[in-house]
Amino acid sequence: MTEETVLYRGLDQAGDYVEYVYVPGAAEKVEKEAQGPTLRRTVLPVPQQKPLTSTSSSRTIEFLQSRRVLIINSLTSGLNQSTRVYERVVQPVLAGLGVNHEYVPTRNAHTIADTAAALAAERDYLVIIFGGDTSLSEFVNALPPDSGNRSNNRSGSSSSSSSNRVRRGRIELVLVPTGTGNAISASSIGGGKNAIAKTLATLFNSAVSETTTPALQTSAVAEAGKPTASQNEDVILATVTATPAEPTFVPLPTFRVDFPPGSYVAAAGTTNAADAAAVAAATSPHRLELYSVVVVSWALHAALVADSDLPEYRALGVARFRKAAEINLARAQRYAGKIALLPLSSAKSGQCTSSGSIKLSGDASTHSYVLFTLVSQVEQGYLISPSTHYGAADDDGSGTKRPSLHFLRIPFTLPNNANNAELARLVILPYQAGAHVTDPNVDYIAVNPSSLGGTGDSGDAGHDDDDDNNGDGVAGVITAASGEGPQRWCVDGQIVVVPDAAGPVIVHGARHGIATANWDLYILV
Ligand SMILES: Nc1ncnc2c1ncn2[C@@H]1O[C@H](COP(=O)(O)OP(=O)(O)OP(=O)(O)O)[C@@H](O)[C@H]1O
Repeated sequence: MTEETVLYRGLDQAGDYVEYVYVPGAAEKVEKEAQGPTLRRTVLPVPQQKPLTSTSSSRTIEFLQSRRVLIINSLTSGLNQSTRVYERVVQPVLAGLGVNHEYVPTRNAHTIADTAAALAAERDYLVIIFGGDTSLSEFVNALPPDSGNRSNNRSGSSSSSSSNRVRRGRIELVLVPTGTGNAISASSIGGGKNAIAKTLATLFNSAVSETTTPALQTSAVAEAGKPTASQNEDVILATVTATPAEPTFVPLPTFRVDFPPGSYVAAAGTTNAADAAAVAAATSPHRLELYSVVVVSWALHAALVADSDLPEYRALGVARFRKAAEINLARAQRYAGKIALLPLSSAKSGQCTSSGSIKLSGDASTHSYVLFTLVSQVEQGYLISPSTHYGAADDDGSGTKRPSLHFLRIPFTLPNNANNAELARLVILPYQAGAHVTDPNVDYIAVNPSSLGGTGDSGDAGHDDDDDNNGDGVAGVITAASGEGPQRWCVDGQIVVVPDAAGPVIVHGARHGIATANWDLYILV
């Protein structure tokens, strides 16, 4: 059952002590029904004994007003519920709090990238994206690498500043999970039907303690003029427990992947080589560099993502992945090439080949499933990397863990694999609490280069130093065998086509908080 969620409790623009409650709509229970969530605003009695001051209860408003708030609505993501959530919930809350924002609904597949590319680093932004992980990835990859805007120094910028240093832009990102897989949401807050409301409640920063008494949550309190003595106690308790703290933004985890010259991003729903991008890329001498926020894959996973994006399957929601699986598992999943994973300093000599690369199971030159990821779940319940902790609180509660990069592989040479039966069994195991990682035929390896140890900090001051943006060490080098034809790769849901015999794909280790040279990125978890 989906529950009502208090998004905000405190003073609003009118000076009233209010409560904004997210009321789930039928669309969240019956997927295609044209109803969505709504908002309830209730004026609460202000406790006489402990009057609210603007400083104690308007930090959320101050936080929102001090940034340029940009909302991007990725209209075709998931089941198209984002507009209803924006119009019925977010827009009214922001209006009630007196917070200005710009609203950008996507007009086409380039709107997100165009919007990101137009940002200038001279301001701090809060960017709220209604969409899935691909939308976030497109935004990150399109940020301008150099705004040309220079300043002497700036608090919170990289430690080694010089008088001519480019001012770093700061962007706090909120991904409201209205996509299909919603990997980051599933991996950080657990996904589920309440994930949208949970994300917004964290943003608006009024998570109410479990100890708040039910009396406060009824409209009876709101309707009553002067509260009774016992109601007053409830209100005071709620006021204390609802006192806002800053939302938790952690440095955005990313990792870079370099594709050889000639590689190109295929237009959504097509992977054929006869488009303009293919022609332009084929003549470009440059490598294609992308930043990933979730997953980079080759072989079966990339094929599933590419095929599931065909227009006839998108309407199926998460079921489109099952459909694509049926198609691909009906044919041999043999992908030939060399995979060199650079070992962690902690790798034992027995885990490495004579050339220093980590040993792979089965025939090391043919593969069915190859994937690098920063998240634990690529969709809710599909626990691809059980050792990954995305934004989870540290054991001692002092900070947040930084997800490390993990590599997953299933070799082509599997025992008992007639008609891909064993492969199909293995790729379903993540649904069983990540049981695949203990299977002897599955390689599951942490591959963050050891030079990139994080400091484990919790957000504001913490990001990897970016004085040398090429400082992220190489985690893996993958070279498809020549003569096998163009290869499809997946970067956070986008498909990259790598021409035959184009050269190696290079995967770098995880970075936290840095994507491009000028931007410090944080994400709400
Ligand atoms: N109006 C539009 N026309 C065409 N493409 C659009 C439009 N709006 C958004 N898109 C594109 O649709 C894609 C949506 O991907 P997104 O990841 O947000 O959703 P999803 O694929 O449903 O979710 P997930 O990645 O969580 O599985 C993005 O590539 C985005 O640029």
